Amino acid sequence: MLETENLTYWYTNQADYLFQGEHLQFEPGHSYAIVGQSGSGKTTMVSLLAGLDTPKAGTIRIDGQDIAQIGLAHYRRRKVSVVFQAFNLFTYMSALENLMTAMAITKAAHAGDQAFAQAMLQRLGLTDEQMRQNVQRLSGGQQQRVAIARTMVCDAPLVVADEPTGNLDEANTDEVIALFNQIAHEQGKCVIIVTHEPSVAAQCDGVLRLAHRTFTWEKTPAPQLAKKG
Ligand SMILES: Nc1ncnc2c1ncn2[C@@H]1O[C@H](COP(=O)(O)OP(=O)(O)OP(=O)(O)O)[C@@H](O)[C@H]1O
Repeated sequence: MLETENLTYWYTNQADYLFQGEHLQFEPGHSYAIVGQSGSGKTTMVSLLAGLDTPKAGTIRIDGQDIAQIGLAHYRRRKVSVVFQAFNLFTYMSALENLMTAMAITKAAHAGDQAFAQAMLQRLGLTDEQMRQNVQRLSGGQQQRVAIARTMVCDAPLVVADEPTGNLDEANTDEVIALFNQIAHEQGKCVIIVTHEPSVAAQCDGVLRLAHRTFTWEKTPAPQLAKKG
């Protein structure tokens, strides 16, 4: 489980808090959307949860362990997979090489297992030829599927995505969200997605709205969806 206690953040050049004293809990086996107006602090929150930035006050714990004590570099490598709007793949590599590299860097259980990576990309709709060509030759929707496949072949229990459908059309958006839900429901990971799109939020198990410097649950996941482990 991922939880925050008294989480507080402000940017030093800003007069006020972005949020203050937040207690939030995110369970494995669920997908969550974080929504709210532009500039409200959604990206800042997921940057903190992903260990890309440090809070001004408060604690973030994963399975009871303070991520600051785990060490942010170790936490980012082993506990979190991040999916960005701009995909952030290695652009000089193929899809297959991207997955193999991610598994090696994160010391995943399947590191070195090319058949496993191939099977995952196949499952996500890439042909043999597509997975072996430079990723820049793939469409936006295909590149985002590669970025998602990367989170599926790595062992990190937390998947954080910032506007992952921002560059995609409606059909690709629906497919990508369905994949995120599979990651949560079938792999038992905790998936947290920042989105502006109500249709994306509607498909997530939980919805957290940031408004007036406070997070409020609009929808909480049904407990029976949670998987152990
Ligand atoms: N590095 C920074 N330094 C100073 N202020 C920042 C920095 N990054 C963001 N901000 C400010 O903090 C506030 C929250 O930004 P953040 O990007 O977290 O919001 P957001 O809800 O994700 O916005 P959007 O939906 O537009 O992506 C904004 O007012 C933004 O201008």
